[in-house]
Amino acid sequence: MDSGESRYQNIFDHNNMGLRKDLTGSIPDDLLIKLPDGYEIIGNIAIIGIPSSLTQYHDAIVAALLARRPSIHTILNKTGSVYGPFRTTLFNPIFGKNLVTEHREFGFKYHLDVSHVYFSSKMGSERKRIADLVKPGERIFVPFAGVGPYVIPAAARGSQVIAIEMNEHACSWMAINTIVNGVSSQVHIIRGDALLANNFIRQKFSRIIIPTPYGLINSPYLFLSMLSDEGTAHWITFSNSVQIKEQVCALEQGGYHILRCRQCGNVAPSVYRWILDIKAN
Ligand SMILES: C[S@@+](CC[C@H](N)C(=O)[O-])C[C@H]1O[C@@H](n2cnc3c(N)ncnc32)[C@H](O)[C@@H]1O
Repeated sequence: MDSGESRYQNIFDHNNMGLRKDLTGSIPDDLLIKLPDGYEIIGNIAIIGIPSSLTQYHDAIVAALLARRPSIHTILNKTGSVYGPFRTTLFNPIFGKNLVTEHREFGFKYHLDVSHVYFSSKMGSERKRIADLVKPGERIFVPFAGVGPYVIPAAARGSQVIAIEMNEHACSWMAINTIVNGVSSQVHIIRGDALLANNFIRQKFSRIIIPTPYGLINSPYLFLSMLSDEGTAHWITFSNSVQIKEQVCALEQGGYHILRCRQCGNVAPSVYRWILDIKAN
């Protein structure tokens, strides 16, 4: 693992804001206001959603991003939202074309191809918070595991992890990432449908981390039955403010304790990402 400041590269990174100010004078004000002020950094790739009315200013935007982050090798313009079962995104490269990168997060390294898998750098702090709760010897289950950003930090705490992921590219990158981060012997990767996990996994887990894909399921019950007595689940879900209250109420009426319910980003008008820590008993 790395030491030093690069370990603490983080996502809710306010350094990734303020692009508009940098471009003042290069793009007319009435158009500049349409440019998102922020962008996402995954490894050496910058991702931004540039409206079509700003197409003629791509070169200026590229120059501004490179001035901020000289290590960037590729800049991608998001041409659609996250879509399909694998939750991938359509991009149009406006600088460079290498879509493979190594993203560093709190000392862990994630290798991935951003066009083949889902990865968001915005959840790094929550991933660290959850990993910090893991005790050596825990048995952990991660459905919808992606390239392993919840799996690897948990395994590095001395737990055994079963990870399920449907996208074969994500499974391959996750396998590489377990090796790169020295936890391959603690992680069992299953390529398959996590919604069927109850049919083929019989054991109980002390911790289940459920990074639900947007729009797939709006209930954690499928997985909560796999929690051991006194186990904890971390449910990442998408709801509006009314729905989340109803979901919390339903869980409490079902005998679960909600240890924490935190809003963590806005993904659509009035739709938020929530992280709930749920205790079985
Ligand atoms: C929101 S992403 C989360 C990925 C990863 N946990 C992360 O936070 O970067 C959801 C992931 O679930 C996978 N997926 C979607 N439906 C699935 C299913 N039924 N069974 C297993 N994996 C699934 C997608 O391929 C995607 O990698």
